[in-house]
Amino acid sequence: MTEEKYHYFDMPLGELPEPTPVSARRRELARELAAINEQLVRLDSDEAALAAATEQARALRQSLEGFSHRSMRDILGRLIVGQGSRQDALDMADFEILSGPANAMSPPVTFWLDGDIVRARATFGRAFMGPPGKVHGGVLSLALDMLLAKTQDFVSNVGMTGTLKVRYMAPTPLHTEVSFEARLVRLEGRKLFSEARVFADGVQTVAADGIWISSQGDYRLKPEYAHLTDDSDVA
Ligand SMILES: CCCCCCCCCCCCCC(=O)SCCNC(=O)CCNC(=O)[C@H](O)C(C)(C)COP(=O)(O)OP(=O)(O)OC[C@H]1O[C@@H](n2cnc3c(N)ncnc32)[C@H](O)[C@@H]1OP(=O)(O)O
Repeated sequence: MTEEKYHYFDMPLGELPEPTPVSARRRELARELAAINEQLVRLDSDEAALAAATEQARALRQSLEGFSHRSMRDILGRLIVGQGSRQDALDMADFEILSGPANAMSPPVTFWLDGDIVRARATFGRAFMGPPGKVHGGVLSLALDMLLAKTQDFVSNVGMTGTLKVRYMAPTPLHTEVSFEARLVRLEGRKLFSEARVFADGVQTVAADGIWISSQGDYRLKPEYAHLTDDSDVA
């Protein structure tokens, strides 16, 4: 059986194929590291316990430094010409800062498409605190940047964030499931306009809108999303 090949422009942003055994282990390690970081916040332990834990962490870091890194240039090169392996596809999204399960910094935020809506959910712990007991606004902005970027799954191009406007309407609590939703509003040449909302405990806490700029010419809707025209109502 020949291995399935992955093409960069066919990959939904922030979504991942089934993990390879190596990816599953990377995720497992990253989740342990994230849990350690969460545990460390205001940890009320004595100095000796912290010194012992630091030695263990140092030994772990040194053992990992014995390995090199897979080349992003090579991975992207294969994916761009439709010759990416499953491991290549996984390596593109597994380490995304907020959504990658193999990134120890991520909660992680999970993204998916629900018809014409982009959705995400996450529970943010102590390490993501801004105001006491609340999620840092910058973290929510980052999540919204990724969420709105994913409205590019509806079009044939991928671009960069040009403008992101965020309105914080109410504090977003830690340790509570937060849900996100976004929709494509309209396309205008190389510009893609989208908007998003954030909810926690049934209350809208944030509203955002953004403009993405394509580097590959005008944005075009994929045929299966041709109904998302200017006057469509997908809210
Ligand atoms: C789920 C998810 C997650 C996963 C994520 C996966 C990764 C996905 C990738 C996402 C990564 C993660 C996200 C990130 O971190 S992306 C990183 C953050 N963004 C950047 O670094 C972008 C930096 N800026 C630039 O590179 C250039 O300024 C760009 C490319 C944006 C435009 O320079 P360019 O020379 O190409 O454009 P132009 O001057 O010919 O203008 C063309 C048209 O656009 C209009 N315009 C221009 N600028 C802006 C603006 N700022 N807002 C609104 N509109 C703007 C302009 O008026 C004109 O319109 P019109 O006059 O024709 O009507």
